[in-house]
Amino acid sequence: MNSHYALSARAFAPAHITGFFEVHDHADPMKKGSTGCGIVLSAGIETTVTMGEGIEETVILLNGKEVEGITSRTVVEMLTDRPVRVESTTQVPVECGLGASGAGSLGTAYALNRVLSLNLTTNKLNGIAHVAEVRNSSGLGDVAAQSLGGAVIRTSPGAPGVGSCDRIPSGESDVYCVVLGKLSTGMVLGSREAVRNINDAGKEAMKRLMVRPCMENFMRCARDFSIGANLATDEITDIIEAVEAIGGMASQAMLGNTVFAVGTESTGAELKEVLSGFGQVLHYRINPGSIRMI
Ligand SMILES: Nc1ncnc2c1ncn2[C@@H]1O[C@H](COP(=O)(O)OP(=O)(O)OP(=O)(O)O)[C@@H](O)[C@H]1O
Ligand SMILES: CC(C)(CO)[C@@H](O)C(=O)[O-]
Repeated sequence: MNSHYALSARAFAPAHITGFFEVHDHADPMKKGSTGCGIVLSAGIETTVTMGEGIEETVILLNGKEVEGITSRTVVEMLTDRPVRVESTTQVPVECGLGASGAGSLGTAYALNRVLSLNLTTNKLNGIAHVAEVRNSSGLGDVAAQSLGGAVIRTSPGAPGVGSCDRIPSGESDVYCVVLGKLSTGMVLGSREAVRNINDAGKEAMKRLMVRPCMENFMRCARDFSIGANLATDEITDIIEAVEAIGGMASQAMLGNTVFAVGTESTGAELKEVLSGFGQVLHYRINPGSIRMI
């Protein structure tokens, strides 16, 4: 490419909330991942990749600020040795259990594929995003769910096309979130004790979900997982209990300091009101769709 012009492409990738999960280690990052269940959201991350004139080194920007962006950077390094500018704009909070790093890495892979005319298939691009997440401990199963959409049960671990998934028929239900603070996925996954607790509770949650795989049981399994794995703080437990007091169901977004609740048309307003007592309420929907070029 000559350097008198810039080429750019943009992709949207949806956010994802894991309700419960189990870590499956493997030397091959395509086979490493998690099993579990979560919901893909209507909101997500838009990522623009630009290359050409004036871009002499790779830079990653998150909402206009230069960041290390190690997961997105790994995607770039896996696809090209040319310098690129990667700009992600988030419609969801980062480091809060909404899978922002997975969405950013998917957007980077798809936009780079377009800019460089790589002609890679979706399995290949999703695999690259998954490997970047696994290598940087920023996610294990988000990419598998984000590449599918809906309420995704990850029945066996690994990259899309390697692991396997099923779905709970969910419709486009309302999802409400209250963010209490940040939590680094890498920090939690780096603790052996935390992973042991997660895996014990995650295995049990999966067994229970598969007996009756519906949204109501998913929320119950997620709630019990967050408490059983010792991840829910007192503040999170208080919010879950407040939602349960009005007949609703809430749990913790993994791995974040965030509570999420799934509502119906009849319960939505009440749910929102209860949650607003604990912080700003973010409103999304379950998204049956996936990644798209924009
Ligand atoms: N789209 C993005 N572009 C660049 N950097 C990102 C992007 N999304 C997240 N990051 C960075 O990735 C790092 C890891 O984020 P982390 O995995 O903890 O959070 P998350 O992906 O938002 O949520 P989750 O807990 O669901 O994985 C953070 O330093 C964050 O700033
Ligand atoms: C590890 C994780 C909870 C981080 O969001 C997610 O990637 C998952 O469910 O594997």
